[in-house]
Amino acid sequence: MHKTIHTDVAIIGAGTAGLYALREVRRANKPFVLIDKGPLGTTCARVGCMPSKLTLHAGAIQRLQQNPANQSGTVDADKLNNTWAQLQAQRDFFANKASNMAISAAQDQLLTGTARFLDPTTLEVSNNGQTTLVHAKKVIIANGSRPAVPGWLDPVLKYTVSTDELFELKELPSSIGILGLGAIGMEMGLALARLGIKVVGADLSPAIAGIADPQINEQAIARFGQEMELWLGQPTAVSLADKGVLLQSGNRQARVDLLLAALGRRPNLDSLNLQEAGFPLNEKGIPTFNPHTMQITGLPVFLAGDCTGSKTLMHEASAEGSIAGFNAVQDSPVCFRRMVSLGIAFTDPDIFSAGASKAELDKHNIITGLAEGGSNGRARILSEADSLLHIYADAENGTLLGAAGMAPHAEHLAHLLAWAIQRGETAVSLLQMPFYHPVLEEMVQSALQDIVRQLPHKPAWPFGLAPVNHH
Ligand SMILES: Cc1cc2nc3c(=O)[nH]c(=O)nc-3n(C[C@H](O)[C@H](O)[C@H](O)COP(=O)(O)OP(=O)(O)OC[C@H]3O[C@@H](n4cnc5c(N)ncnc54)[C@H](O)[C@@H]3O)c2cc1C
Ligand SMILES: NC(=O)c1ccc[n+]([C@@H]2O[C@H](COP(=O)([O-])OP(=O)(O)OC[C@H]3O[C@@H](n4cnc5c(N)ncnc54)[C@H](O)[C@@H]3O)[C@@H](O)[C@H]2O)c1
Repeated sequence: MHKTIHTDVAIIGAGTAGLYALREVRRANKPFVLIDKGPLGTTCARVGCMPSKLTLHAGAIQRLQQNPANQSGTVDADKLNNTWAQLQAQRDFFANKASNMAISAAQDQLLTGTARFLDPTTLEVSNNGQTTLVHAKKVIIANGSRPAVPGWLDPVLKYTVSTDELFELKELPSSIGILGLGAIGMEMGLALARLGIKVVGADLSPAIAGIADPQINEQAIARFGQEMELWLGQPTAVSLADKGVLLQSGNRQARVDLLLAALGRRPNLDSLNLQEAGFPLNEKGIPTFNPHTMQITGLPVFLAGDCTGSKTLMHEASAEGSIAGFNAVQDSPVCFRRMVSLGIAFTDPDIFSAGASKAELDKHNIITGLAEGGSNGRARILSEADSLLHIYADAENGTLLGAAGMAPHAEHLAHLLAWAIQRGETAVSLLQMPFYHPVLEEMVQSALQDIVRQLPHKPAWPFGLAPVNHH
């Protein structure tokens, strides 16, 4: 027999997007149900942002402590597994916190089970043979994404993990192959290499970490290729080897104990029975929706987070969850402005992009401002002379459009530049801000000056100055 629930808002997914949506629904005091199949704790805290950054931090400490006399490449397995166990305990703190947040926010409106649509406002939620029917006035789909593990990995599946399993391993291997060198492949590859594990990374693309600017990509490959093998721009074949996997690409080959599939993530929408339930889907199986309201075209249903298949980042999931949750309790949805793009890979030195990428801009209408670490005093002191910054600006008026770079702690430069781009700053206006010395921010100053020098109409006064009565 079915249990039936009637409510105002049903939220599918208690991840980041679902919890931000729930906050808005609770603020409006509307009846709701929060559905999750489990485990609770969010992708970000359990198997995403937090454990990956914890591993990077452990790797950074290990690198600092490395005894230069011990260059044999041998790993102290006990020490490594002890570090790994500590890191997992820290991860559990974050995951438990997120899980408790879901439980305390939803209380007895938390429904454990797997949801699928029968029609756009009716859900069937199954849990161990028990079924609950949920009739909701509005539905928010926030059911996340999962790692892509393509069929051609089947022969080596026994030795393959995704990030869903990696952080649950009891022991780390001595060597690991990483297929896919996007943000996950590069962060985890470098973190594990710094912990003393032999890492072979391979990507079909000639770019690492999704870098769209060829010069920055070249610089990043030269830097990170010193820490892990990078096989780029060619397919890699996998086959079973003695207690592990054989990787082959062109004339290179390597045997590794374990393989990490870091080949991108797929939206979980395919498990929701959307087509049969009458949703309008595009060729990728994603419902057409308005990114400013998060509403699916013509339906009282909203999307939020990784399940949208675009900009699969924590801060986008939280913004989309808030928009979806807010609009689910309005009579008519409000169109919200979206933030400029911001992406940071914590590779140390970090790789970032803010605003439009080079690939998205028309090269005839932009000026690129360049700053090199070799000309920045602080970067040289930090032995980071290979740092590189590009700022892209409108060729006519110097309005900042995008930026990309590799630099130590570039998470901070990335924020400054994303904020400036979103505020509509120009190279001239941003130069009027104070710049200390000697700091990495002087690379921003140099790149901005480089833009101003290339502008068709340059200000008459010195860089960074404007007369008191000038607007
Ligand atoms: C290794 C890694 C590192 C990352 N690092 C960063 C980073 O440094 N910075 C950053 O901004 N982003 C990072 N991300 C991305 C970030 O983690 C995600 O964008 C974010 O967690 C997505 O949140 P979400 O709410 O959309 O999905 P999730 O948190 O995955 O939530 C989805 C929920 O839906 C539930 N669910 C799924 N299907 C159903 C169903 N049919 N019925 C009921 N419940 C269901 C799941 O159980 C889950 O709880 C990283 C991701 C990974 C994998
Ligand atoms: N610091 C961060 O913000 C951070 C860190 C990790 C993950 N993330 C998020 O998680 C998402 C997923 O990360 P990801 O790195 O798995 O995905 P991704 O899409 O960024 O990278 C996947 C990589 O796999 C490569 N690839 C595809 N098919 C291949 C094949 N057959 N052989 C070899 N390589 C192949 C692609 O060229 C690409 O470089 C990211 O898009 C990002 O949004 C963010």
